[in-house]
Amino acid sequence: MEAFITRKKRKSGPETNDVPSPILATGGEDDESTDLKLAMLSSLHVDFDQETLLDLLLAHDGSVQATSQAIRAGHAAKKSTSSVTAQASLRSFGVTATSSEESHRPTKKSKLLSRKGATLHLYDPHDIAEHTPCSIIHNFLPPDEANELLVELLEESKTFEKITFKLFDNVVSSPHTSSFYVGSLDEINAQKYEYTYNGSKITDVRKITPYLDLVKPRVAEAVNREITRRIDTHQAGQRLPLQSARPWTPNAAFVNCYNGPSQNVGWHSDQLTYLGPRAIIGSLSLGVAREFRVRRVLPPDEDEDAQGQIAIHLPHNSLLVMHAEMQEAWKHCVVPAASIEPHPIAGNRRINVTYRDYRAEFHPRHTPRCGCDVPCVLRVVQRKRENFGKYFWMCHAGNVPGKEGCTFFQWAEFDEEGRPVRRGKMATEPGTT
Ligand SMILES: O=C(O)CCC(=O)C(=O)O
Ligand SMILES: [Fe+2]
Repeated sequence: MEAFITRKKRKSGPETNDVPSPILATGGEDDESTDLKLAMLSSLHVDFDQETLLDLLLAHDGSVQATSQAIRAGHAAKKSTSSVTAQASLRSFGVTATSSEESHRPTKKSKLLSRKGATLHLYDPHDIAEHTPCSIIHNFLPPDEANELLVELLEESKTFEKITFKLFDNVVSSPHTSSFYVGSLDEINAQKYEYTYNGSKITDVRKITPYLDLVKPRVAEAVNREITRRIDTHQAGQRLPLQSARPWTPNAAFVNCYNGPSQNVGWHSDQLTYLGPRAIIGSLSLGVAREFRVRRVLPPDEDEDAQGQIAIHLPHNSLLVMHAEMQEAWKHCVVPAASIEPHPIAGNRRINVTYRDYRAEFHPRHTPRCGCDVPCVLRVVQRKRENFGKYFWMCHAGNVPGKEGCTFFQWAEFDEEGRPVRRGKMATEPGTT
């Protein structure tokens, strides 16, 4: 129980960012993580909200199996999940911003708007930029273009599949469906045969669709504008340490489909392995509006109130930019909804496109390979005060159902542009680390 609550133990390496499911998020080897246990329970019991699942998990001494059995046996009552409600801008309440993002966690001086156990709902772009590591552009595309992209992706989503992954010793499915799009046949082959996600190869990689391709430069332009603005307003005119000066250039798109109110994605940070440190992501929402939540990652003993969640309302045709301070220091999720408002084109479905910049320097041939001869995953220490925020490479081969990983671990080093510094043997020299 103690170990569960304080999240102390883990199998190898420091504690780190976790993951619910998708290939685009970090792997599930952090077997002592409460978030992973919650993600797993969420996947198995989509009607239960996270708060209820956490209560139940605590009541069952941190055992996923016992919690799940109790739910199945009908011993647990579910609480209602939150739904979207209208809200005026926080500015009308005279609330001021938290301090700038010079560090990974709130300083003592920061004015904390969210409280442990409570959720602050934000709708206004100005509030979102002030109080989260994101910015949002509403009505991003010309309406017809947004609708055409939505229609195209709804058709695509008919053949999307749930991702099956391993958590602890169980094989579970993500509670939504998705697919992955890149620009050319060569890139499709590279993704299928050279890149590794959660320890294995992926098979469903598709050629970018006409509308995804049409929208891509618009997203690139808007995201680069938002990055410049963010640097001015939140970073005192400076890039963050390790943030690349190179323009953000999307060359891959993950498309998620949430069919109905209960489909969701659990708490996670997006995988940095191929994007590098300080990754920036452009996330376009289409169809049904859903709630996206963010919360800070805190080392143990941090002010409990800083653990509150912030909900960002994502309406049709909105572009959310997850900025450079996000993936290392915050987690995000899409919560199940109590109810949704059907969309005239999409019905109960929400389509989400995350445009990503896969950096050539992070191709698996340039990054460390573990004792299993598999390119490593890049992660960040998130649950230990010691080494908090440090990057490391580790084995993720054990995430594959039926496979054991190795104990490979190596601190990651980067140059000032966030490019990996080559030390020892890399992936082109298999089996020699
Ligand atoms: O659906 C969303 O808005 C977010 C999806 C997400 O977090 C992801 O694809 O990594
Ligand atoms: Fe994500």
